[in-house]
Amino acid sequence: MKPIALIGFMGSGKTSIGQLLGKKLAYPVIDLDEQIEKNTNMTIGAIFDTKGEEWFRNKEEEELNKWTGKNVIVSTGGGIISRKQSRIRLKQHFHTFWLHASFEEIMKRLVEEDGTRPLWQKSKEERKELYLKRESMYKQAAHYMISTDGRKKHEIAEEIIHLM
Ligand SMILES: Nc1ncnc2c1ncn2[C@@H]1O[C@H](COP(=O)(O)OP(=O)(O)O)[C@@H](O)[C@H]1O
Ligand SMILES: O=C(O)C1=C[C@@H](OP(=O)(O)O)[C@@H](O)[C@H](O)C1
Repeated sequence: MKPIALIGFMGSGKTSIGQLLGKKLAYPVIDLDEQIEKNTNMTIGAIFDTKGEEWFRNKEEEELNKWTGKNVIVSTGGGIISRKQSRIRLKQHFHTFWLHASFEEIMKRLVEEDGTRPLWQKSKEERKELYLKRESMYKQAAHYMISTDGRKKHEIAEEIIHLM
């Protein structure tokens, strides 16, 4: 079977839903951010500060490639769709679910953000600009879009299982 990939903006629920799906389906869950932190022995924040975003994107792409063809659920980072090659890979080699949340919903969810998401530490205008720029990229990479606003995490996980 192709691996499952969860994509979507920061705060869309990729990590939470990935964990739930892993329990419900008894599949291993791979969180790409966690893998990068483990392999580099650095936090995402430190990577952005000292190495820069491009360096991080290279690591992210390498990680995605590594899990291609494996029987796993992959929770990606919100920017995995930045590179065309990764969008193509997600479309061709994964069952890819786009967890969609409105910008307003994400603002509510990440209101007490702890500073671990460097690209969220920006003005509201810049956050919104990034959000809008990425919408079409998620669409290109995904097989299904799942609306998450106002919905319980269990219900979202069940919908994904149903679609599988
Ligand atoms: N469907 C949902 N309803 C309400 N809150 C949610 C939902 N999905 C995720 N969250 C909350 O939003 C925050 C970010 O979720 P997370 O799973 O870390 O997102 P991501 O991995 O996409 O950045 C967490 O506090 C989480 O509990
Ligand atoms: O949107 C992005 O570019 C990023 C999202 C983060 O993951 P989450 O979507 O899990 O917050 C993390 O990969 C990094 O901070 C960059």
